[in-house]
Amino acid sequence: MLRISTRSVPKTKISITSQRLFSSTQLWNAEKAKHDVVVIGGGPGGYIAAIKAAQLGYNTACVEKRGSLGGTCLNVGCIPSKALLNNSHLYHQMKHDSKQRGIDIQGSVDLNIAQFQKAKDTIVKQLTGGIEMLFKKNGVKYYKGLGSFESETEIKVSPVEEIEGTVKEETILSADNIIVATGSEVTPFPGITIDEERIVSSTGILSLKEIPKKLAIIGGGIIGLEMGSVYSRLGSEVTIIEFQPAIGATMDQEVATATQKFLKKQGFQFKTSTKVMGATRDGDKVNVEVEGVKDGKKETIEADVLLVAIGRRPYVQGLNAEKIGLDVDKRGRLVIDSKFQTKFPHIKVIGDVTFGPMLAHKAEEEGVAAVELIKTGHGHINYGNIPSVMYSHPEVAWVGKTEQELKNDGISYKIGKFPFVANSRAKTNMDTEGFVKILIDSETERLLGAHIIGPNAGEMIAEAGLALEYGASAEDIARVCHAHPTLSEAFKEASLAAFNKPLNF
Ligand SMILES: Cc1cc2nc3c(=O)[nH]c(=O)nc-3n(C[C@H](O)[C@H](O)[C@H](O)COP(=O)(O)OP(=O)(O)OC[C@H]3O[C@@H](n4cnc5c(N)ncnc54)[C@H](O)[C@@H]3O)c2cc1C
Ligand SMILES: NC(=O)c1ccc[n+]([C@@H]2O[C@H](COP(=O)([O-])OP(=O)(O)OC[C@H]3O[C@@H](n4cnc5c(N)ncnc54)[C@H](O)[C@@H]3O)[C@@H](O)[C@H]2O)c1
Repeated sequence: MLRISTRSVPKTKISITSQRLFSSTQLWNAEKAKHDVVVIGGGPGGYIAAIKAAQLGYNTACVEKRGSLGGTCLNVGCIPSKALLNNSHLYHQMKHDSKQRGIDIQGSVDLNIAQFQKAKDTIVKQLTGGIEMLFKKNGVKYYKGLGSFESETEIKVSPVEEIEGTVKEETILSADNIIVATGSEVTPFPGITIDEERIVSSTGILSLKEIPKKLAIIGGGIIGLEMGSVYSRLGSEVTIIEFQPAIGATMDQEVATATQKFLKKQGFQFKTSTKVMGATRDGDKVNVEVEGVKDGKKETIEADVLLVAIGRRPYVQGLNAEKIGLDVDKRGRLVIDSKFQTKFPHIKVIGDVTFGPMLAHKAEEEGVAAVELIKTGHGHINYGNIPSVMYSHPEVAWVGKTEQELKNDGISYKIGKFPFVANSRAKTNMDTEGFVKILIDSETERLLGAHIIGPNAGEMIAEAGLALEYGASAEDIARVCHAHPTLSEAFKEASLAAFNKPLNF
């Protein structure tokens, strides 16, 4: 076992120890490895924390066991799913939406699934490789291996055979500060075996080799609806099986209803208030047994592929957190206080493995704040202002409070709404589905929440985030000059509608 422990040992002693243990190259490595901060996990939370720590002058290391950086998000999450969403949208438009725009396509528009997948894989490779370059540029030491707690101040890095460039032997790193960012994994459905071929998770669905004629999806959350969108555009008959009476998990209810309506128009079938009793593979088919929550009606749904997307759970396997007694709650999350601290102030936890929404940008913000806390004792995140985006078409995006939350909190509010059908840019684009809905405080007229279904909603929600952060009122937003013709004029008009009258509707 290689032991690199420079924290509490005086400098002169280090080189004596080092000379005894290392060859000349190893000695160079050992002396470089004076880690003020060790980050476990190289996802959006971990890699951003590592870069920020290095930028603030800390000698930083990041331990990642996957073989590539970027975590779930870049390897099997946000990035590959958005590549498939974008290209399936393009394909669908060329096939079904070009004629009315005056574009005649000679011959057929065909899907080359191998190239479709390759395009996605290339983007993933470029972006994950990009992080490795950023590590080099910022001087972050990257250890490819499994990180686990050896003690409160020591992390053991163990080789992972399958990955190229893994550490050659078990290595102990000591650190003044440790940031755990080990992320999350797919929540399994009890009794249903994922084979990533016919019964797939969010990982398997990203790499199907053929388009299923029938795709059944358990879970009408973000993954179910995004991946359902991809395959529906490519020709699959998509059935969403959702336990709750509505889809869209945490969306504003009015928006969730509108979302279900437009997806239905695109061909989705919905079985809400439906319980899955089990699913079995029968050759190239999957039989999904379901039962109505209210009426107990039993049914078998036959599919070529079944996607299980009922959520994600924190991932701490192999971390050996129990060795130092880190607290874990009932849902498997590592317990922290408002400063990301565990019971050991120098061990912080960020991202999916702890509290809060499981979103890449939330993990990133926490990475920065945690490092700033180490440096200055201050670091802040406004958890009331974390945007969510569903990358369907039209997109659905929201930030701040939903109507149901305001009602529950007893806050008096006013609504401003503006439909894209009255927005000139949406008209020119022949893409007018959806609306902007903003919620403001009845008395102060401050923005409380924004909910958008429409083209580019995911980009537009940033304006709402900024307004929310600076405590803007609806009038403040409406008095800002918005370029014409742009989709964001719909946001201005919804703000006008909230306290006065829209001008274009
Ligand atoms: C299909 C899909 C689509 C998604 N789309 C979006 C989206 O569009 N927008 C969005 O905001 N979010 C999206 N998400 C969620 C997003 O991926 C996560 O919220 C985000 O990746 C969390 O970042 P993280 O750093 O906390 O954890 P992760 O990204 O999970 O990274 C943790 C890393 O730690 C490594 N690790 C774990 N344990 C150890 C250990 N002991 N030693 C060394 N390394 C270890 C893992 O290998 C992993 O690479 C999506 C998720 C999925 C599954
Ligand atoms: N665009 C994005 O930001 C994006 C995209 C994909 C994933 N993600 C993140 O990944 C995480 C996981 O996504 P997800 O879609 O798996 O989870 P989710 O929590 O968004 O949705 C899961 C859905 O499954 C339903 N469900 C749970 N148990 C069920 C059961 N037994 N039978 C039928 N339905 C059941 C839930 O009611 C819910 O609607 C989310 O936290 C999400 O934030 C984000």
